[in-house]
Amino acid sequence: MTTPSVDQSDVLEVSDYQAVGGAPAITAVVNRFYDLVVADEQLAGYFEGVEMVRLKRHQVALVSQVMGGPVEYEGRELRAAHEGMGISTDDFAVVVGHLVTALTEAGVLAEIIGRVGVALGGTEADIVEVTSTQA
Ligand code: HEM
Repeated sequence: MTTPSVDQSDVLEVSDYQAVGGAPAITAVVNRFYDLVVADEQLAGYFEGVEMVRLKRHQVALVSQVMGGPVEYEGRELRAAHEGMGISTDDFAVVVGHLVTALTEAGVLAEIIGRVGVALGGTEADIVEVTSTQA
């Protein structure tokens, strides 16, 4: 009897975007993320007067793109979008923490959350303008 062999090149690669459930899943995560962000006293002030529908649309596109989805982020450069806000290293860490919470609550695998964290964590130098003195 012959054993069927699987050529590695035949194995379909599934992107993180597909693995988590695509656009509906990422939209739900981003909505939950901003609920957590605007409910946070440390962060709420930054978002006063911001058009949240457009912000969520851009964030969904950015997260989808870093997860390998067929989506292209077409918002502003992150440096320009956050310029002059005086965002601190601590604010940044708290925001990333809320994103991790939203992904965890949605049942996303830790390995995938880690990759998203690395990709978005890498934007810190473009977003942060103030180094927090206390941790
Ligand atoms: C992982 C870190 C972050 C990512 C990936 C991120 C991503 C984004 C994106 C994609 C936009 C939309 C830009 C556009 O509409 O053209 C945006 C806007 C914004 N972000 Fe962030 N952001 C991060 C951290 C933060 C932090 C730490 C704060 C404040 C504490 C913040 C506050 C804002 C505000 C207030 C806007 C709206 C700006 C406006 O519409 O004028 N972001 N961000």
